[in-house]
Amino acid sequence: MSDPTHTRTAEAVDVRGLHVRFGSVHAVQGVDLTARAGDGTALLGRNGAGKSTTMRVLAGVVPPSEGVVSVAGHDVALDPMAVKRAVGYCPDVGGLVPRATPWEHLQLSARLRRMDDWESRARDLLERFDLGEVMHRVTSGFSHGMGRRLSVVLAAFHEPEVLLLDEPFDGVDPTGVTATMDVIGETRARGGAVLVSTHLRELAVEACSTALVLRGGSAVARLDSAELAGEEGTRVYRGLLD
Ligand SMILES: Nc1ncnc2c1ncn2[C@@H]1O[C@H](COP(=O)(O)OP(=O)(O)OP(=O)(O)O)[C@@H](O)[C@H]1O
Repeated sequence: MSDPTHTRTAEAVDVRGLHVRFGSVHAVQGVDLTARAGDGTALLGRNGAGKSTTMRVLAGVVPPSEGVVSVAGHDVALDPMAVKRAVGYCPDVGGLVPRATPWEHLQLSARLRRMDDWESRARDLLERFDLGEVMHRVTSGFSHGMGRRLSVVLAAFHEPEVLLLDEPFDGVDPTGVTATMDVIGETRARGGAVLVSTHLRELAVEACSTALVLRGGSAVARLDSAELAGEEGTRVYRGLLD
């Protein structure tokens, strides 16, 4: 029998007319967004523009108030658990268990997803993100950047169809930025779709081919991310925000 929550779409991410309301706050106001296998899409915009809320909907964490959202072929409103299984999500804040070590986080993730032969990938990712020496230290003592790096590792660990990275570069050192760029490139190369929300426009341009600019909960532009590079890009971007 076919799965009624599995929608027929060629897109890895397909968002039509998304609205999210928190009481009187209208955080997302009619956003449309599509991303295909191998795409890298940056979500840009000022504080409060609706980037993290959109990411939370795509991760199956916040339900849409209105609109149809399909992620990896699953409708987020009908089957948020299937969406959670299909995506790798690095939230903008939180998500780590303070009393658990990086190794325990990865162990739990592997068990929940019934992954075989996960240990060598776990070790490799931890080394690449410069977390090898602290893999058995509880995360409560981690710096902000260390926590960010581990959150990216956890999101990418199971090689998800859709990788959602919310502020992955925030406070992260150059080693972490390079490792994150590599993970984004590898995910796209194997046919995963990547969405990155960030305030660091130059890194967004490097990681993604497309940029969606949000303002006040609405998408004001979808453009080739190269158009946002350099001084001319700064001018274009400011023009979209003002
Ligand atoms: N749980 C919530 N309850 C009430 N309002 C919320 C909630 N989450 C988000 N909002 C509001 O929704 C709007 C969009 O917030 P969101 O976090 O999506 O913005 P953002 O673009 O990610 O901002 P930033 O760049 O600061 O992270 C803001 O006005 C915010 O205060």
